[in-house]
Amino acid sequence: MSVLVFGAGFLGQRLAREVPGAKLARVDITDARAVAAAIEEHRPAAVLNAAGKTGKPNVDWCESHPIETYRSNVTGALTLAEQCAKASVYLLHLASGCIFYGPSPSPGGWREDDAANPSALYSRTKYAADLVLSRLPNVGIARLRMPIDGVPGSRNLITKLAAYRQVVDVENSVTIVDDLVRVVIGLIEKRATGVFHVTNPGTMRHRDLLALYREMVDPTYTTTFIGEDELVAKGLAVRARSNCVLASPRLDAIGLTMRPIDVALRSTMAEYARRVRTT
Ligand SMILES: NC(=O)C1=CN([C@@H]2O[C@H](COP(=O)(O)OP(=O)(O)OC[C@H]3O[C@@H](n4cnc5c(N)ncnc54)[C@H](OP(=O)(O)O)[C@@H]3O)[C@@H](O)[C@H]2O)C=CC1
Ligand SMILES: Cc1cn([C@H]2C[C@H](O)[C@@H](COP(=O)(O)OP(=O)(O)O[C@H]3O[C@@H](C)C(=O)[C@@H](O)[C@H]3O)O2)c(=O)[nH]c1=O
Repeated sequence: MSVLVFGAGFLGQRLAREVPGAKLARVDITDARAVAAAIEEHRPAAVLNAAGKTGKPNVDWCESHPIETYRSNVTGALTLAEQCAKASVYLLHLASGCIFYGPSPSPGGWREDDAANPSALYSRTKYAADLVLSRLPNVGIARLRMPIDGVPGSRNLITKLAAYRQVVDVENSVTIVDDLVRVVIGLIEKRATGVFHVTNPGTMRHRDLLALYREMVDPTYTTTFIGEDELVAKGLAVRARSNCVLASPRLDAIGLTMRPIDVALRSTMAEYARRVRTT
């Protein structure tokens, strides 16, 4: 299965390494001609969109760079979809579950077909793309959240939280990157269309992750926990972050599974600890 991956960042590079038959296209996804040429050159069986503005060091950057953000996250995503449609190639688009804020309308978490209530600029652009892409044939959307990985790195929630001196005490659905890789392969193999919530079953509090970090990585680690509203009030962030629980009925329905979060988090933290010790 040949897969052309757009977006040479954290997830794009990882997926290009781990999805069988995948290659990275280093092309601006807002450039229709360049995208068409890359698809024509590689003639992939599927395209994976991992390109987008996520902000550095975090999504607060997007608040002060709205044009760059919507160009990549909306115009770019739609340009890629149009070129895939012209070439009759399946597209899997990486989206974010951080378009849902607060409690879900029905018990059990936000479902794939629930209307979202995005607040931050980044979230609004991700949802804008979803609204269109979810109505196109031959397009799948994988919504992930706060990726957690065994490899230390600046985009990994473990590395991020361990570095923050004050951490919000919140509960969320999150995505373990190893499970994401398996689900992405499954979605592409099935040419699955529509929206899928790609988060591990169960929820995680940041304090649970950090307790495991202290147990398995650094016994001297300590931090201060703060309330959700204090993140912006204390000047630690420009915009409130999404906190939410997701349900994945559409993923379950096509038989793609992810490990329960407590099991997956422990094994991921063990890998993280092993890598910290050996580097
Ligand atoms: N990491 C996360 O927390 C989550 C990520 N996602 C989504 O997954 C996708 C990948 O995220 P992740 O790998 O973490 O983010 P990164 O920022 O690490 O990677 C995104 C990559 O896309 C590139 N890019 C931006 N605009 C364009 C463009 N117009 N054409 C081509 N490439 C472009 C970026 O380059 P440059 O840096 O130069 O702009 C960067 O290399 C994004 O769409 C993101 O919204 C969803 C949920 C959670
Ligand atoms: C800045 C800061 C954040 N936090 C919390 C807020 C949040 O719950 C968590 C991560 O916040 P950050 O600002 O580091 O990362 P952020 O940019 O919000 O990460 C998001 O990126 C985009 C791409 C997504 O799609 C989301 O799923 C999510 O992963 O850490 C603290 O506890 N203390 C702090 O000082």
